[in-house]
Amino acid sequence: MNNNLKWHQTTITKKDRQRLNNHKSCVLWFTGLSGSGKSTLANAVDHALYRMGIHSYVLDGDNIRHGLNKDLGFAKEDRQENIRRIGEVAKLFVDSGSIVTTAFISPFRQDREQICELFNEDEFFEIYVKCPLQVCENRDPKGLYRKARSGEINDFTGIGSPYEEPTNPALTLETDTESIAKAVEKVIGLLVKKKIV
Ligand SMILES: Nc1ncnc2c1ncn2[C@@H]1O[C@H](COP(=O)(O)OS(=O)(=O)O)[C@@H](OP(=O)(O)O)[C@H]1O
Ligand SMILES: Nc1ncnc2c1ncn2[C@@H]1O[C@H](COP(=O)(O)OP(=O)(O)O)[C@@H](O)[C@H]1O
Repeated sequence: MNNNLKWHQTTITKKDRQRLNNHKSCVLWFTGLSGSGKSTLANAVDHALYRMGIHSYVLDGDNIRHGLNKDLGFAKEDRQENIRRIGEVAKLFVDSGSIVTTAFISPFRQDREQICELFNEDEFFEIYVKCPLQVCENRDPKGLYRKARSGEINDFTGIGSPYEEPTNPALTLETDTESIAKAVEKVIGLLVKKKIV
C-alpha cells in the first residue's frame, strides 16, 4: 500500500443514499456451477426488484470478462483475481445505495469468504445456486460442457477444475427442482426478512 494515499470520506454517505432510495443496499452473491442458473436467477431477481421500484444492478461473469476482467483467464490465480475485483466493484455498488446481484461461478470458498469480509453485517448474502453437475451438463446452454468433455477446454469447473460448495449460505436455490418464480420469491423474502426492502 502506498503511504502517500489517503482515504477521502465522501460528502454524501451510503446512509444518505439509502435514505433517498428508501431501501438499504446489499450484495446478493450467487455462486454455482456453469449452467446452474446464476445468470437466469440474478436477472429474474433484478427484474423483480426493478418492478418494486428498487435500485438494483446485475454483475455477470461473461459480461465482466468482456471488459474489466478481459485480461484474466481460468487458472486458479486468475479466478481469484477475477473474484477479488468483482468484490470491490460490488462494494462500490453497495456504497452507491444499490442492491447488486452477482453471477460468478466463484468456485473457491476462501475467495468468497474474503469478499464477505469487505462488507458490514447483512450487506453480503451468499446464495448457493445448487444443481447437480449432470443436470448442468444436460442443459449445457453454451455448449461448454461438450467442449470440456472433448478436451477442448481442460480447466472447466466441475470437470477439470474444482467447485467448493458453500458451507453456510444465506439461501440455497435448487434449480433442478425449484421454479425460477419460487427462487425469486425466496430471495425477495430474504430481503424483506433482513429489512433491506
Ligand atoms: N474453464 C472454464 N471454467 C468455467 N467457466 C468457463 C471456462 N471457460 C469459459 N467459461 C465461461 O466463463 C464463465 C465463468 O466465468 P466466471 O467469471 O463466473 O468464473 S470464475 O468465477 O472466475 O470461476 C462461465 O459462465 P457461466 O456458464 O455463466 O457460469 C462460462 O461461460
Ligand atoms: N429453476 C431454474 N432456475 C434457473 N435456471 C433454470 C431453471 N430451470 C431451467 N433453467 C435453465 O438453466 C439454464 C441456466 O443457465 P444460466 O442462467 O446461464 O446459468 P449460469 O449463469 O449459472 O451459467 C438456463 O437455460 C435456464 O433457462
